[in-house]
Amino acid sequence: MLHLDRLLIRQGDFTLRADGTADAGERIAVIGPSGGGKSTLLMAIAGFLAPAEGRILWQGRDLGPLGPGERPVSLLFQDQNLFPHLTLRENLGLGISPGLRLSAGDRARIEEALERVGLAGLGEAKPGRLSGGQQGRAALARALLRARPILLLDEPFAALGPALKAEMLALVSEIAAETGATVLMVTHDPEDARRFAHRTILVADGRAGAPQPTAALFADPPPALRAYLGP
Ligand SMILES: Nc1ncnc2c1ncn2[C@@H]1O[C@H](COP(=O)(O)OP(=O)(O)OP(=O)(O)O)[C@@H](O)[C@H]1O
Repeated sequence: MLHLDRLLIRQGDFTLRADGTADAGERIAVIGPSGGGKSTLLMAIAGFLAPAEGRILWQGRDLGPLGPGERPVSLLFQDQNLFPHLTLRENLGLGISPGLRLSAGDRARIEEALERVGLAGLGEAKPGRLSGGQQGRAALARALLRARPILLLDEPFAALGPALKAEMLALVSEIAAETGATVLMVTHDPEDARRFAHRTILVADGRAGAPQPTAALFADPPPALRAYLGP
């Protein structure tokens, strides 16, 4: 279980309070107005921002003392964080070993992951040669290899068209089910939240509340969500 325990996170003048728990293996959407603090919340869980108060616990363990690389967390941004000068194989290899010291077994796992996301045969390609959808797949393959128990997605597919985005969300769901990962996904699209997550965290007015059932939240939105969704 991921437990946000009375968190207070500061970014300059901005403060965000967060409370709530996510079960192991659960998929949760994170939604709310621009500037509300969604990325801030993910950055704190990933260890790039130290909370001013409170704790972040995973399976009862306080993640506070752990740096970003030591946390049980993978973080995916919209730009997919692929290094343009490295091949896909090398980009994936970085998910296993930051110095690219890879065993034969590691190399085999990389090929399996490429195959799993439909990129078999593209191991030697540089990211610039790939379409947006293929870059998304490559980033997911790297997350799959890292196999961390918590996967944080910050609007990873916002630049993709609706059909491709739906396909990528389905792939994330499959990979999360295979690895048993707890997934928190920031999105601006209520449809993504409905499709992807049984529960949703609303981030607004300086608060990230506890996850609520997605269908019920959108059926009867609180004022902050109503204002965000518009008429
Ligand atoms: N490095 C920083 N220093 C100071 N303030 C920051 C910094 N980064 C973000 N902020 C502020 O923190 C607040 C929350 O930003 P954040 O990016 O978390 O929101 P968000 O909900 O992810 O927004 P969006 O949907 O537009 O991506 C904003 O008011 C922003 O101006």
